[in-house]
Amino acid sequence: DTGSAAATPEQYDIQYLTPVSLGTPPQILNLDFDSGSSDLWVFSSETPASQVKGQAQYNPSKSSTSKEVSGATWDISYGDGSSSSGNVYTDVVNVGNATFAGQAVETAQQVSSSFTSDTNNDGLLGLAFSTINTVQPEQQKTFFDNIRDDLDSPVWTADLKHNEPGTYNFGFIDDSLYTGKIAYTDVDSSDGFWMITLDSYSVGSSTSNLSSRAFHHRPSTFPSPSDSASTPLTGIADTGTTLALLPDSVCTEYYSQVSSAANSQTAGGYVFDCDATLPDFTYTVGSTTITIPGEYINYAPVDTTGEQCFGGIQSDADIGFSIFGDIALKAAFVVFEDDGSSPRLGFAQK
Ligand SMILES: O=C(NNC1=NCCC1)c1ccc(Br)cc1
Repeated sequence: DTGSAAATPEQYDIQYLTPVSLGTPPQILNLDFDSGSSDLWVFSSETPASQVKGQAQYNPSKSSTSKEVSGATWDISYGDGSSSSGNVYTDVVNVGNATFAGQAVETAQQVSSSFTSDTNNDGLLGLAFSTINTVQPEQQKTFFDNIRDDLDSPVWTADLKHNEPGTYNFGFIDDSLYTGKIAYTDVDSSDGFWMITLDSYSVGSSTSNLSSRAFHHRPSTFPSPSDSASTPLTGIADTGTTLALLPDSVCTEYYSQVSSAANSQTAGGYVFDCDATLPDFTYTVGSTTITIPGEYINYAPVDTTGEQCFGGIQSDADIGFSIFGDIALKAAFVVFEDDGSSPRLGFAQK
């Protein structure tokens, strides 16, 4: 079995939506595929009309293959403060022809205001590890965990793009989607996330770091550079988070290269003149180097005047690890591999 479906960005690539078929006859909903969570939940016939604003709704009573999971409930909160909760059914779920008959479909009885106002988002499809699925009393499996053994290969891949549709594939690696080689790194899934350590990062052209200049005679008064060219970054690969949330030290280093940049309390992070030229941000996984073009890091205007723009790199607010969200992932072809025992992440240029 394999599947392939388009990942279409909303404005400013704030999120990517992918069509999913639920039930019999098929009910098509556009879901946010989220490698940072593990619940498949949908706007439904059980969502109060006051909380629905244009979203498609899954109606289990209109599906001949739906079954209620007796006594099961779910309740989830996301890193951006949004939340939702409700009941649970199983039904057939099809993503680009990859199909599982008994997938847990979590119907929303409550969604927070940011989901209500997100009119094109009909729900989320979690692709983190099933250990953090929120269904009680019996935890449910993610779509990937369910279909993994039926897939030609135990992988799904993300080819997210800036301001144009990309692709989520299940069960195969499409060699036409990347260049060079895929470098793999082991995943620590103990927190339920795709957590990895990037070998190094660099801001702008590498000459920006003291260590890369011919400072053979660096006066002893010069700070011994953090030498980001070999400083690792630990974090989670999260397709459901828009920005790249990195350590304060990295944010300071990056925005020190942008003369108009400031860390604004009112805007909630680093902002700069919208006409600023931003440096690239590069990270390496083994022998593969991924470069996020500076343009991708000019995320969006702060307001309608279009004078100040919000940065795509922001602080991880000392949560203890970074969040490699869409800003970081859309520069790469990413392989999420899990044979059920030793998960790995692969990165390739494209
Ligand atoms: O919620 C998280 N990722 N997904 C989504 N964000 C917004 C809607 C979906 C998330 C996961 C882990 C950490 Br640590 C921080 C945030």
